[in-house]
Amino acid sequence: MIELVGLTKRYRTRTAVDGLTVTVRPGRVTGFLGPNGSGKTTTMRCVLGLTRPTAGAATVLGVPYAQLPAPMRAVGALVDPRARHPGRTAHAHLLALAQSNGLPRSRVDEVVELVGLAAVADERVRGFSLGMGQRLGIAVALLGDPEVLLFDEPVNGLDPDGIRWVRELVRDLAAEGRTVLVSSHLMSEMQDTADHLVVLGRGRLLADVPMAELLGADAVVRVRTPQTAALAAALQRAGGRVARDPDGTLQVRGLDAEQVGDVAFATGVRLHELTRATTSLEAAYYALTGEDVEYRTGER
Ligand SMILES: Nc1ncnc2c1ncn2[C@@H]1O[C@H](COP(=O)(O)OP(=O)(O)OP(=O)(O)O)[C@@H](O)[C@H]1O
Repeated sequence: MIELVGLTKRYRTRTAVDGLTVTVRPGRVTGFLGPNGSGKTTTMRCVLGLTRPTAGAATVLGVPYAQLPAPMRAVGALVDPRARHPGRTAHAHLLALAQSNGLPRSRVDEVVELVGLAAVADERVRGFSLGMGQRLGIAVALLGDPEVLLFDEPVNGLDPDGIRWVRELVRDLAAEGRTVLVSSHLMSEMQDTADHLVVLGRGRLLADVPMAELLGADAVVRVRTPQTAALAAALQRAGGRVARDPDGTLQVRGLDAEQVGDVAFATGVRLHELTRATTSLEAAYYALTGEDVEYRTGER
């Protein structure tokens, strides 16, 4: 569990994180979203004791990071994958970390295998591609077999196979009961990975919601019938909000597809189409963050 209470970080001229209160719970993947500069990395750095909050607190498993008796066994993080010695091999990098953190040597081979770097473990990190570097960063995060994991943009630089691998990994880690916080700019990827979302805008909390709730909030059922007026009236009586497209299709909000079908049946109306139009996370995200983008590209 990660708890943020009134977490605030001010730099000289700007407030990167502004009174953030959130609990990131175990057993599910929590997606961490927000436009560039909204404070995600700063928040993660505060959780990891790398940045000192100006006010408020961040705790991991009930204590500030600095008070964890064996930090690597409690928290694993991929925050800055470039932070490593380029002249070392992947294996040597991991071994040095394992030794300085009292972790068994055997764990190095385990994580190397787990992240798919076995074939290149004895090569120098200097020559690693972005994707290999990400895998090594993930290996570091997993080294202490921690209960809490923070991944900042873990799929950055990965090919589609790598992206799928990260998705399955984070889902497995959460299914094992761990706390998993993942930031990403790839909305479709996040939609497939996260169970819950924490969304920031300009350092403030915009949403702390289950994915299903966010996507369901604006769900639309499309329905087409030759008896448009009769169906629209019946759907409104049943509590639906009904809009009519120029081609006669009805867009219904506030009722699910089953309810729309039942109303049509009860009204004796024939249907030619009944579709549940799912909202994409991307659409829901833009609706949420529209006002809070710090850097906006020019109008086109
Ligand atoms: N060391 C620093 N000194 C001054 N300002 C900083 C520092 N670190 C971050 N900031 C500022 O704080 C704000 C939040 O940055 P942060 O990197 O946490 O955002 P982010 O949500 O992770 O962004 P991105 O999606 O681009 O990675 C930004 O305006 C950034 O310029």
